[in-house]
Amino acid sequence: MRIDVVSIFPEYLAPLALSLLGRAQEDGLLTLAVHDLREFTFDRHRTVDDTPYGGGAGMVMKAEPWALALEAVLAEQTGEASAANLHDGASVAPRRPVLVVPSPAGAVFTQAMAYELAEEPTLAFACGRYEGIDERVLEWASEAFDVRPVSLGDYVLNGGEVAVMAMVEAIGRLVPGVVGNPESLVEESHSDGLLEYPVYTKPSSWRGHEVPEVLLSGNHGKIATWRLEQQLRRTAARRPELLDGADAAAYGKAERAV
Ligand SMILES: O=C(OCc1ccccc1)c1cn[nH]c1
Repeated sequence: MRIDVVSIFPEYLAPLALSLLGRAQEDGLLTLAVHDLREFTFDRHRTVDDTPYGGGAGMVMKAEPWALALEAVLAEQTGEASAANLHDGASVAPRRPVLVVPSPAGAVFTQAMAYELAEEPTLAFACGRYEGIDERVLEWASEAFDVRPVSLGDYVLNGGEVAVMAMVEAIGRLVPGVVGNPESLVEESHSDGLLEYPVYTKPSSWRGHEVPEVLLSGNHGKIATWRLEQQLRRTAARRPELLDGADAAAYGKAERAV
């Protein structure tokens, strides 16, 4: 998968080149290209923002630098994609590459969305700052891109970079080969619509706190049942809204566990 990120703070994305995602880049599983929006300005002050029409506090990101940056991203992605197509000789239907725009006004990012986006051959991310990007950029971009406004949650950040870090990690780890043991991707929170059960490791007695007996019993049936019960209890206590979607999966698991 090729990932392009456009930001006025490209150095913000540097940590993505480390650890898990770093090795995936070395292994050629992930390509990460970060673009500085200011490279697409041509005035002396490299201006990327201006005052909002209609008044109001703050500044809005200008459209033209974004259009030039996104055209450059498209050229690089298309170049790579068409090279891939030439190699495979495949005659693929023209797909619009996905452009994710982190925004408090977006659809909420979920594990399901992470799985869906992990299937894409390329992803582009537009990091907004200030009060946001001129809306006409999203309109204009939707001809060449499948534009996806996405929110991490109901809070406001100063810019999209932190949201992109979180999404690239959530998506990147699902790309086949990136995580050593795919098994570790199955038993995790939200993969079955329930929160994860509590985990413990040595020593079994620690500062007067004991590991639940069942986990030391070696009875895998009872352990699986206990874990599912813990998932249901935690989800009911902390995220009750998840239960309506998950009960089918949960009861399905319960059937298999007992
Ligand atoms: O603040 C966010 O995105 C950055 C952003 C984008 C546009 C203008 C200001 C800030 C955000 C909050 N939840 N999910 C994303």
